[in-house]
Amino acid sequence: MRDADTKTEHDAVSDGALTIVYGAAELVVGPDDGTGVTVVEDGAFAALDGYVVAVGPTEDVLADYPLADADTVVDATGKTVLPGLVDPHTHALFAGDRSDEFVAKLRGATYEELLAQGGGILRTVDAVRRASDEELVANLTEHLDAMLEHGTTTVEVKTGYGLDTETELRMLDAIAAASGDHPVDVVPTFMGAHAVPRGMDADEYVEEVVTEQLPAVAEQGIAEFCDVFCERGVFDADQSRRILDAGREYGLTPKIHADEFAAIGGTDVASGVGAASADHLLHTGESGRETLVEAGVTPVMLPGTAFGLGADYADARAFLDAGHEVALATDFNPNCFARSMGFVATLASVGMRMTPHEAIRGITSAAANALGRSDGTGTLRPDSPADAVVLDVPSATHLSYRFDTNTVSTVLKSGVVVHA
Ligand SMILES: N=CN[C@@H](CCC(=O)O)C(=O)O
Ligand SMILES: [Zn+2]
Repeated sequence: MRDADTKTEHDAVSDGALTIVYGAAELVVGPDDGTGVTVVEDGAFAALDGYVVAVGPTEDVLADYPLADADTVVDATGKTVLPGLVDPHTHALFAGDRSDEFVAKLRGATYEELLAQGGGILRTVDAVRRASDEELVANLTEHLDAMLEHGTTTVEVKTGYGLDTETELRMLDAIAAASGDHPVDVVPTFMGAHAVPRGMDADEYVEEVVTEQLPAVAEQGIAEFCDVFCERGVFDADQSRRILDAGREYGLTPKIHADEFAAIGGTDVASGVGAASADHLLHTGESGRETLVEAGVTPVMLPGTAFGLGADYADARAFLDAGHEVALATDFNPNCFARSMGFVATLASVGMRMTPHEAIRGITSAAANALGRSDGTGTLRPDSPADAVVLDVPSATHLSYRFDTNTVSTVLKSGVVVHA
């Protein structure tokens, strides 16, 4: 962290729009040297033209950036300021309703059984194929609005409910359209390999993904990442590797769903293809952990999924106790109806024994790493994007501690108040 009086490159345009957030009981700046975050008491930050130019004690920041000069002022007295939350794993674009499967699972059906019987993802595929473009955009917009209200300023959204070239491209178009002018930054991921469509076997479908879908997705030019569901009964390690290698050839950075129900080699695939992240990891053991860590793959934990499935949580502590990064995400999808990263922080603490500060790092800077963002997203350091969330709570610990209501009072994106 630089001192409040240290000038940044953005001071060069000092006639731009000045935003000041001040008086925070606690302000989280970014990761500390361990596994937590650095906190400033009575903290403030100033931003010019959407980028942080100063952060530190309120007195120091206001000495350089007087409130009288500001275009936008947020009084955060008694509140807590965090970097804007980053959700690096969602399936937030879908149609239809699978609440009946929630009930079926309560009665003993498993996620894998429902999928094998043509339910689960395949039912959502039917609904998405039937939905109009307008409906898809409206559905995603509604979810982006809810995420923003809960403090998310950057979110990854996957395809994977099309499972044919035409619908996968429609999904990417809908993601681009919904993100359009929306304040939340949306990171699009192509996940044609989310399930094997009815009437095909996995090898046939992998061939289609590689030879037909990926070239079309690359030509369309919207997707940034390529993901695959590497799982028992879905895509095996060789099929997953083939898809992610091919995606890389087309300029898409690999990601992988690994070890959700069984460890079938997804962590080896992740390290071999240089994935940005490996996600789920409910069944990852020590060797899989070491494989990921050595390859620099960010582990993404999705405690909402374990919570919803009634499954054991991932072993976040094993990564953290060895000093490694752990990112967190909602995994928002029809099987995990969770759009609040605050709730994810609570589950990470209660279910995976992550401290509230570790959880905050997981939903900010670590999550930005999982998305390959190295521009300061997920931090409030000088030169970072001025994305911030003001919580109506007296300390950062309260984000995990409180789980009955949404504590977000104000959200800023690029220095502009976008929710209050
Ligand atoms: N497990 C695979 N994909 C999603 C679930 C998608 C769905 O069930 O619709 C996940 O990450 O949890
Ligand atoms: Zn997923």
